[in-house]
Amino acid sequence: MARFLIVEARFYDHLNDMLVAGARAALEKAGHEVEVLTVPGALEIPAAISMAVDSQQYAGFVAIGVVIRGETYHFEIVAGESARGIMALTMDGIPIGNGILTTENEQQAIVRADPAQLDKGGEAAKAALALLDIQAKFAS
Ligand SMILES: Nc1c(NC[C@H](O)[C@H](O)[C@H](O)CO)[nH]c(=O)[nH]c1=O
Ligand SMILES: CC(=O)[C@@H](O)COP(=O)(O)O
Repeated sequence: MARFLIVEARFYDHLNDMLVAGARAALEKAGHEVEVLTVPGALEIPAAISMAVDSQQYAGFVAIGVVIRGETYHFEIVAGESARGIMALTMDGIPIGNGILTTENEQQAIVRADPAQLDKGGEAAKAALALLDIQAKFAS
């Protein structure tokens, strides 16, 4: 059993509740412990994961959030830079699954957040589990 940290950017409560539930279910089904840390927005997720890595308490991480396009260029910044920060951390060998939805509207987000539909939170957790397995394979 390992300990995973779900780092959620809680911008839309009803969507995050579904994403976190899906991620938690996948991790607990695999026999792992789960802790949840909430940050203001997706741009804070990479830094929070980086800080948590330094604590050496967690085997892997799942990033959870929802970025829905508005009127300005800010969508591109939040969506792109949160993904870039997470990718930089994974390239350092940190098992992270990216469950940050980047959608044009709320309906697209609902379909992807719902564990009974596309379950992107669960899919992100499974990606983190896969990276943990790969890490173990090459460490042995
Ligand atoms: N518009 C969304 C944001 N924006 C906030 C940023 O993520 C960040 O917290 C702020 O710029 C302060 O650094 N965050 C989301 O997660 N989702 C959005 O739709
Ligand atoms: C993704 C966003 O930043 C968005 O929620 C903000 O909306 P706007 O671009 O209209 O300020």
